[in-house]
Amino acid sequence: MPPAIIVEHVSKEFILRHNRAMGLKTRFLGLFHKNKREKREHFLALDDVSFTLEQGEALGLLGHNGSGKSTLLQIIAGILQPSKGRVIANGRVAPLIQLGVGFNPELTGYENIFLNASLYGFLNKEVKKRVKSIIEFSELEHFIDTPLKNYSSGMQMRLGFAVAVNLQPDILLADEILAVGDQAFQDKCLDKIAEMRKNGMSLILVSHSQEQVSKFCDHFIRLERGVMLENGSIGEAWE
Ligand SMILES: Nc1ncnc2c1ncn2[C@@H]1O[C@H](COP(=O)(O)OP(=O)(O)OP(=O)(O)O)[C@@H](O)[C@H]1O
Repeated sequence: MPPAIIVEHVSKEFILRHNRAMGLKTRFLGLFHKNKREKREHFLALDDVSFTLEQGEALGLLGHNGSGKSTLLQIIAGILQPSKGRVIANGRVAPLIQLGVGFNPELTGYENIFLNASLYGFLNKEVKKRVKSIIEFSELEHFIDTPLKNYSSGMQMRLGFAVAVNLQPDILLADEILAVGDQAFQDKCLDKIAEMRKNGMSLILVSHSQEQVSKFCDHFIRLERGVMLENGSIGEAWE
């Protein structure tokens, strides 16, 4: 069986723009002249990261704030392009990345289910078969015909999670998924992930909770300023 995900020498550079503080007069003149005060810096958020995730494996992505975890997940999900290197995914990937990504605030919850699923590569007829269970899992029956812009962040998270897990992806990418939402729903999500893992789903989980990572993952990677410092099994070199 081919690996679920292959990450080959992935680097990502961002351009940071620094605007020095300017007085009102300078700002006003800046409207007519090119702003010469802007400084640009090339910032390497990921530096030559490589790893392989075998099918059915679960990988915990660890690292301090700003170490590049979300950038890496977004590249794996195809939301961002790497500056160098490449990612190969074998199977359907469902990214649970940031609130609102893959949703349209003007559309209703119901319409967003179809929009979101189409971004994962699911056909409308496949979604129709599962829409009932998606709505049921989200516990948003009452609000499903309301525009998403009127949802709280917890409600948006519920809908995103319900779509991702009920479409039975081969690979789930989860970035701090459980930072939003109430305890009961969090537990339900964790149970669902555990069940999907038993059925062979691969997982990449970004979490600051060591407990969560050791519960769900067999491997971990630690990033530090965009560099992969450690790549090991949970258990060894873990504590
Ligand atoms: N679009 C962008 N433009 C410029 N810099 C960015 C962009 N996205 C991320 N960065 C920078 O890249 C670095 C890595 O960010 P990233 O969000 O991947 O870190 P993280 O490990 O997920 O952090 P956290 O734990 O806080 O979520 C940070 O320094 C961040 O400021």
